[in-house]
Amino acid sequence: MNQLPIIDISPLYSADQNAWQSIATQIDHACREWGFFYIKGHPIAPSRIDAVLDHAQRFFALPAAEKLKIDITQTRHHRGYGAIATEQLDPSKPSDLKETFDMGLHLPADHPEVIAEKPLRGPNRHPSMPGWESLMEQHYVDMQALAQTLLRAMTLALGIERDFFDTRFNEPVSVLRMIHYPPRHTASTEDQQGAGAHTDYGCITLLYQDAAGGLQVRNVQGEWIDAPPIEGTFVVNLGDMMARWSNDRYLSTPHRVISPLGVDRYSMPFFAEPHPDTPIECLPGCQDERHPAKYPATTCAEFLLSRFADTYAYRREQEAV
Ligand SMILES: O=C(O)CCC(=O)C(=O)O
Ligand SMILES: [Fe+2]
Repeated sequence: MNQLPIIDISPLYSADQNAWQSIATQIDHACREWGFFYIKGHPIAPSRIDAVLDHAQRFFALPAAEKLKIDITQTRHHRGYGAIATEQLDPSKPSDLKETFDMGLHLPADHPEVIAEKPLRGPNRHPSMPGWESLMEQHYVDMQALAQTLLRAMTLALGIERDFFDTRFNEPVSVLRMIHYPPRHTASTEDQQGAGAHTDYGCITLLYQDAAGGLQVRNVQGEWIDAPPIEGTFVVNLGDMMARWSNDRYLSTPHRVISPLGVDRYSMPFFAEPHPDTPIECLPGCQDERHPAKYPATTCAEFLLSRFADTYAYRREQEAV
């Protein structure tokens, strides 16, 4: 097994309701065997990707002092710019050789959950670049809609109501992230990595990657295989919440990024995560006497915060105060 499946999801956008079953079956196989697949035939226009990528490149090229005006480590709700080595995805390696911009659902200061100081809730912190905010806010909405279309297709194989995820994604904590990986200058891939080996935390991740390459996925035999860039696609992978919901029927698969040699790399993952209070517990159809629930029940926010505390020193320091 060394080739990730590629699924054409365009039938999900046709009037033919029978098409859903066939796409759902393909997604189900990919989720069970890989926890990773590519999608093509999605509705995000190439011109949108180009515009977002162009803005991301210009943002990361700004002087450090400018980027640090929206330093993520100065927030409690995890929005803004993360400088190189802010995150350490693999605790056995040095911190990651990448810089990031994170945004979520913009909640204004007078939103009840912001007034109540609920974790991960609050306003976005955008750089003051012309056109940035409206572009990114629209892209967030469109990526959320794409994620929910895929999740709706997954309900068919998981045997749950068609709107199971839709009802849980009201005011989600989903994150849209831009990443810049500076080039590595040594031949070794064993020291500092672009993104250390990890599993994602949420339900599903939709990843745009540019042409540089470097994403690797661990297959069920434990071998690292390349997930090369394929134009016009997103790489889709499941996160730990989906593994928990499905009792590991769907895999949350380790992956990593080896920094490219001599070139910069840009990627943009969208992490689809439900409302913070959503219970994450084994679905009824995914357990029986022979397969009891493997994981204790948790909530979306509780789970995310514990994972952030594992990988971000700044979050541990905030918790210690
Ligand atoms: O940049 C990539 O290709 C993958 C990034 C990733 O796995 C993550 O941010 O969770
Ligand atoms: Fe990841």
